[in-house]
Amino acid sequence: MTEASSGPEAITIGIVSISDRASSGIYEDKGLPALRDWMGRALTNPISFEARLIPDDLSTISQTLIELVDAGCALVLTTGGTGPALRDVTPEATLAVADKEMPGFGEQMRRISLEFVPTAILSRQVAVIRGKTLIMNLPGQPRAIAEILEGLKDAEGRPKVAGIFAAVPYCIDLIGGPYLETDDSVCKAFRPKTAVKPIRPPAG
Ligand SMILES: Nc1ncnc2c1ncn2[C@@H]1O[C@H](COP(=O)(O)OP(=O)(O)OP(=O)(O)O)[C@@H](O)[C@H]1O
Ligand SMILES: Nc1nc2c(c(=O)[nH]1)N[C@H]1C(S)=C(S)[C@@H](COP(=O)(O)O)O[C@H]1N2
Repeated sequence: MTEASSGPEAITIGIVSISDRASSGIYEDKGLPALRDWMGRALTNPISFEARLIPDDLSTISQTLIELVDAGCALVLTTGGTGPALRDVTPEATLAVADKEMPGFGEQMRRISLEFVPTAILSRQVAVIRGKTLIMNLPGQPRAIAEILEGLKDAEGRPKVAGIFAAVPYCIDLIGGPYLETDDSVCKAFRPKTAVKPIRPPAG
């Protein structure tokens, strides 16, 4: 079978919910379902998820991120632990495993979130590259996940503030990862014209 008829390539995505209370069963985790749901709607690639629910512990977080990169995840998304509280150490644990920092993502995340809540200024999310994997922190508030990834749309559904996910596929191209394809009605990926591959029909 040629590549042109095989549809988008299969990818592995790591999703990590970092919460003392959700990981100890005090409340139900809503982070992993929100990440799974949004990625499943936004991407047309077949996805297998590597999911982890862990407490706000620095070495556990760093170890989990390394494990997911080593498992071949093209993208790892975390939720939780980005605020100023003593137990919030997700950014530090992420920077500890970074080859490169990608500050534009954190800047745009806070810009988007400020359209929703003034406390967005308290959020310290970072994005980094480790090997061929992009790792990004999102806040713990489950509804913040779609807000940040997708951005803000006007009443007619036109983008008002660009979500950060629009830049993710091209970033992953540049680090040698798989070619991510999006459903434009959820999130239109931006790539320079020279980097766009022809649309391939789904397999089957
Ligand atoms: N995994 C989760 N599932 C459901 N709700 C969550 C989750 N993580 C956070 N939240 C909600 O978002 C709020 C802010 O998240 P934050 O990461 O700051 O949690 P926290 O207050 O540090 O506590 P914890 O780490 O125990 O979740 C929480 O108070 C909770 O209402
Ligand atoms: N889009 C969006 N961003 C948001 C929020 C939100 O509700 N929506 N909550 C904020 C709040 S209240 C905090 S304290 C910070 C840090 O959240 P975390 O500690 O749960 O990661 O994220 C902020 N970012």
